[in-house]
Amino acid sequence: MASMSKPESSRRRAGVLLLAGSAIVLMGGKLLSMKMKALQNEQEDLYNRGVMMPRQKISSSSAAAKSKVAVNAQFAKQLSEILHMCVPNVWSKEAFLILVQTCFLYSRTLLTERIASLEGKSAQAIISKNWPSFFKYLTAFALTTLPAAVVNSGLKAMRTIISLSFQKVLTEHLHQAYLTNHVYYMASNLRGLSNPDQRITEDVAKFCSSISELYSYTFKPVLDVILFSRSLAKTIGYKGQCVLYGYFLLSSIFLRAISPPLALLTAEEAALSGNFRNAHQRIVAHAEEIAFNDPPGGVTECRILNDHLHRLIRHSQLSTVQRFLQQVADGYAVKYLASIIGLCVFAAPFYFVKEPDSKLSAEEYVRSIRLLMNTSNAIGQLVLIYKRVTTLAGFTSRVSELLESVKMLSAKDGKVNANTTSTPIANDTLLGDSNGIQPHPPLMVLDEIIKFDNVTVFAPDGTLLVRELSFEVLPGNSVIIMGPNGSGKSSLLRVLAELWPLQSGTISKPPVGKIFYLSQRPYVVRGTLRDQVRYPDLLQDSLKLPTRMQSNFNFPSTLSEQCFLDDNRVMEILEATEIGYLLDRGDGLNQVQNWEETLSGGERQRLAISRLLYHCPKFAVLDECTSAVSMDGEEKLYKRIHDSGITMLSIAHRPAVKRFHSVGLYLDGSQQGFGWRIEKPNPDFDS
Ligand SMILES: Nc1ncnc2c1ncn2[C@@H]1O[C@H](COP(=O)(O)OP(=O)(O)OP(=O)(O)O)[C@@H](O)[C@H]1O
Repeated sequence: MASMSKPESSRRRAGVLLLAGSAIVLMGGKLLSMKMKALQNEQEDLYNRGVMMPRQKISSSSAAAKSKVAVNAQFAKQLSEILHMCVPNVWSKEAFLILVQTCFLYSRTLLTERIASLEGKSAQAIISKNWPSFFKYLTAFALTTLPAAVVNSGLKAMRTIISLSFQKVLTEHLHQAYLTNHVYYMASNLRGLSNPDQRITEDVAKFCSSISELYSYTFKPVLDVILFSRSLAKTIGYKGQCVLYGYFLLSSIFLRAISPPLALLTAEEAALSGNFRNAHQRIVAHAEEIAFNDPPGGVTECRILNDHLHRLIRHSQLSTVQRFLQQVADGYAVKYLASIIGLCVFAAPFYFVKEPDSKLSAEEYVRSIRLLMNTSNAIGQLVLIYKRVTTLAGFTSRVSELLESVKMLSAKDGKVNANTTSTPIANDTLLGDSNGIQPHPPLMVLDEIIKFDNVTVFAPDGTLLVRELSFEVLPGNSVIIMGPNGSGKSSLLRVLAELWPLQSGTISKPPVGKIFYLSQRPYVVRGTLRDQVRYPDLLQDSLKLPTRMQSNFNFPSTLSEQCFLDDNRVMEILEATEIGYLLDRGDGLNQVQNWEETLSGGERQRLAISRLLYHCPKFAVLDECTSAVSMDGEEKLYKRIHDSGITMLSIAHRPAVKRFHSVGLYLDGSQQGFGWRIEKPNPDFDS
């Protein structure tokens, strides 16, 4: 050992360092994958114990989902479907934008080649002290850099423009499908699509940016390699280039083999961040209820939020370290080692050619080195494309899942085929076969009647609620539905409103516009007091709904027409429902407030009744819509509705409102018999 020469000992030291480094990297990787596994097991445990809602369960936690989020045939299919949506045909605006981007990319490669050539010529002119030539090439160089700067910035701008354009197309498509046929209701209440809001607002944007970048980062290096190879062949020949490409092929196989599951990591991170945001949204939505229970409500919510935060941070930290290790390997193999091999390939012909006068001009040297480095760079980018593709696969999977769910739910039209069986049907069956649309149900539109004929109602979990129910609501003959909690009263109305599918029997009802639904928790829109009463009419002009959706409503022709003609009527109605005093609080009908926060429960319900009176439909379906109103107020409101000639199908618990109805439907909540009976509730009422 003592006799070891200096170069030998430093070689040995380098070898030991290299081995130690590799061992640390390998151990670090192993440790991380163990931690990731532990994190996933912990999540599985939470789902199993019911601590986390099943719908929060991230898609990656099951083996089936894992195989879904990867670069495979399914990814290719999903991507091509989404791209077909983004670029519908070759004459579309999006196709034109891609063409412009392609021209920019092509110009950039040509400009790079030209700049390399001018640099070489300038260097040659300096060495040979040919100053006129030098100034000529310098001027040409300066002139070339101008379009180069424009093209470079243009490329970046086009990437963003394409991404925004795709986002617009996809999001508009999603909005249309999501807000048609109650898909938003089914997605969150029945099917359990996790965080649709995050998927629409964030994941779609990330997908679009990712796909637009991928195009630039793939097309440009491919073009560079093709065009530069031809020029490089003049100096280093095709053999040398083959060695270079061979190296990159091997290194890409190696890097792919040691790469962490990036697609899965991306999808998991998106899901965890969606859950975290969702937890915050719940606090905003239920601030008052939480505040009333605080303490310890605040502490409990804080723990829930921190729990989500910690899970997200832990996952992000682990995946960051995994990505860091991966980047070390990528950088070394693709950047530094590739440059070393590039230089060797470049030097090889001169090293092996024995003729002493074999020389390389400065022009050739500078040009070739520049092109070689650009080619190495381009191939390096191609090698690392897999990272972009796998990240894209993560977003593709989330967006595709969303598109599929929305398409499936909107295609089902909110209804399923009725049949005569009364066997309880499981959740999935209730929502229909995911692969196909079932035949249209016998849900008939008749002008003057609401009629249930032999209808059996199941809860989404398959529990039988009411069996073979038959009754009708004729104009002037209001019906009241009564019964204990959980007996299925609201469920009947959900089936009537087509929020839940009709499983069995026939329902007839008037067309949209002649029937109006009011629930126990009235919805207040963001807008003026006038908007609250007119809802949903105000949407027609202010938001420009897709024509397909507009046709479902009897909207007035223009908003301005209504604004001036109807204000007196709106004010009269507010007085009739005893909330006229709201007009004095601010700018009359034009006042804008955070209505959700400022109105009391009873006021919100009175506002909803004002809405009903404003629209004055033939039939009103009222689901405990006056439960927060005082007893005498409730009677007055029912009388007002009755006097307006509106026929009611109401659910109410207080006996005082019975007298405004001609027929009573009593649900007993029992699973033994049919679970319902008809009564005469108001023999004394003089309608
Ligand atoms: N989305 C759902 N998934 C599963 N079960 C549901 C769902 N919605 C309602 N149910 C169940 O269906 C049954 C009937 O509910 P429904 O809301 O129709 O009761 P209700 O008679 O209106 O009660 P209440 O008088 O308390 O309003 C209840 O047991 C309820 O828990």
